[in-house]
Amino acid sequence: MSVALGITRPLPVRTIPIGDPGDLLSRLPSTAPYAWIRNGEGLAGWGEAAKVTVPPGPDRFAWARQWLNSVLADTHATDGNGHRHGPVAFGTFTFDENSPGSTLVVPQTVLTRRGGQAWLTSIGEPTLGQDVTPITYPGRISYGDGSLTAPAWEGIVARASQRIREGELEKVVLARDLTATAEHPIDIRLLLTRLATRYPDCYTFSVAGLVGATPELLIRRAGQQIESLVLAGTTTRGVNPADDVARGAALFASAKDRHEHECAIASVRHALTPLSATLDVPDEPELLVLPNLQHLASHVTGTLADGASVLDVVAAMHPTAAVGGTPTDTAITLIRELEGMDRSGYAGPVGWIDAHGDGEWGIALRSGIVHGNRARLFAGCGIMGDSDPAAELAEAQTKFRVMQYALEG
Ligand SMILES: C=C(O[C@H]1C=CC=C(C(=O)O)[C@@H]1O)C(=O)O
Repeated sequence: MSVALGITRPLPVRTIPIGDPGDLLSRLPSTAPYAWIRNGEGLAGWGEAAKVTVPPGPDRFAWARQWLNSVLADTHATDGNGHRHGPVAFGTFTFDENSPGSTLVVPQTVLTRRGGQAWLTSIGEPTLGQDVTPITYPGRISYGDGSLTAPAWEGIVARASQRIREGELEKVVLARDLTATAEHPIDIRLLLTRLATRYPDCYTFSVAGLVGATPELLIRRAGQQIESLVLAGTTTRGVNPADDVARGAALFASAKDRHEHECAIASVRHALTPLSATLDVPDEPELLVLPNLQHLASHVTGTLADGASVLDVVAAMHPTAAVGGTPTDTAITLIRELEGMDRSGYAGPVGWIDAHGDGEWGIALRSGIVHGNRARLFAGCGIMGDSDPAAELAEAQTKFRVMQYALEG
């Protein structure tokens, strides 16, 4: 199942400091680019030294951890300045543990920029600047419904709200998909460049065909320190500054959105408490203002109690109630029953891990799966007992626009 392309273990890894590489995305080849970028910093990778498809099932994170241990073992190093180096694996896990497609990849070359410094990590010979062809454009894009039409999706929102009012559960996040077909093959680097430019504060990612710009940080681990940005509760941007502020204030005062956010916070607290020596969860959310939307946001920080890797923490947290619901199991059952689609990597964990167990994983929102000249786009909303189906549909449409912009400019 695992492929290590002609490379013996331990991996012959070398990290060297380099001068300013410029825009990390401009170094990517068109084939299988890997990226995790925020505000110009992060990682860009290419080539595949090792790659694996993780078998679906409840043990998938444990399986992934074992695979990573065997591939990344004995390959890490720290330089004299305290920076940790070595190979990294990028990963995408499907939302539903029973869905196929979770993938881990150790790129052959990774360009890292952190704190204004840059490094090149390579397994075998470095390939900086090779195979970098000009970005190509996809031409006209046409859209189609995915598993459900818009009215049918409003119908399942109404049914879910009803089930919540009847007491079966407290919250569920329902998503829908759209298909996009382009005239020409879709160059993932174009999407990444547009996303990173328009949404610099989001995490722009590309892993095994899953591409997007998510505002939601599931977990970052740096040594024993962990942090998470929990999002749930949404409104649009205003048409002018006064309207913007009024909408933000209304979101903050909305009992429905505050409850939706509380569910997400409770799930994160529940998952992190057993793993943490300290955990700081704010009493009140803040407003996160993005170019297209405003969210209720809580920045959670803590210290790990023992040596849990970032993937162990991901395993404990996924799915939070920002993408599943409350209670989790009931919500997942309802999602399977009502959505009529496989979410694939959408709303699943996406990110990277190094040999020290450090890394950053987001929740794959505002994203799509790109293959050739087609893409499948996803967007979802937290549904409560008093949700208005038309308002939830409008919110989902606004969330789709992130990837529609990436495709169309
Ligand atoms: C499920 C999505 O967003 C989640 C994250 C932030 C706000 C959300 C909301 O207000 O519904 C969702 O919980 C999505 O973007 O597809």
